[in-house]
Amino acid sequence: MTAPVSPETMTEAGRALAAESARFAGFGWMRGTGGNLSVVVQRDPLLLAVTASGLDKSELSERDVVLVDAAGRPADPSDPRPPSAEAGLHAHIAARTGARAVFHVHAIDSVIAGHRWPQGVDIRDLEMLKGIGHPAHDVTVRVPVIPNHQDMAVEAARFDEVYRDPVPGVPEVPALIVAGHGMYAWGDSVMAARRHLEITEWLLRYLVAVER
Ligand SMILES: CSC[C@@H](O)[C@@H](O)C(=O)COP(=O)(O)O
Ligand SMILES: [Zn+2]
Repeated sequence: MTAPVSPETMTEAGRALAAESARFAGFGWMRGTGGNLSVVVQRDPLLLAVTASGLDKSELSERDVVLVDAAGRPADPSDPRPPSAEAGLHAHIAARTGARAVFHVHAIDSVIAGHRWPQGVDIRDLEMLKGIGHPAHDVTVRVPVIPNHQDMAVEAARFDEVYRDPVPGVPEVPALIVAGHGMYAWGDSVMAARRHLEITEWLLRYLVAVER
């Protein structure tokens, strides 16, 4: 049986994710095997290239991605490697938001923020909010927090409870904190997901430093 996506497409996705992974590992956000990254390689039906499970995320190669379906299950019968244990939440976020890249890291400030504000992290009056598409002033932006769970179907349902679709004049918040675990961010390209991840982490880092 042939894979539903070409090897070239998977290699290109793997190269992009390995570069992002090395970058985030360099920030200390993907210690050891922590964190996982994905890109959408086909929209309908949904297929994603996601980092393989259990690898040291500081030294991935272009081969270290696995094809998964909309439920996060392996979608290439010729590939025996397990996809990320969190592939199901990646796929759900991509399906729900329309994102083309979804990134998950264990940045310590996201874990502290989730511990301190389990109902959601409210942020306002910071210039960096513009980097996630929101006004710098006079609007409170909430980064939602959900409890941690090992079952990604549970996490997907919890995501749906807190996610607010964009409406005219109010963009989505392209990030999520999983309490006691880490954070997700997404976007319509690898660059957008990276920007949303790095800017949200900066906002959380600022908040945990100044709000006690
Ligand atoms: C210290 S790794 C913890 C894992 O359970 C998980 O949270 C994680 O981010 C990495 O899992 P993986 O299956 O390698 O994608
Ligand atoms: Zn994790």
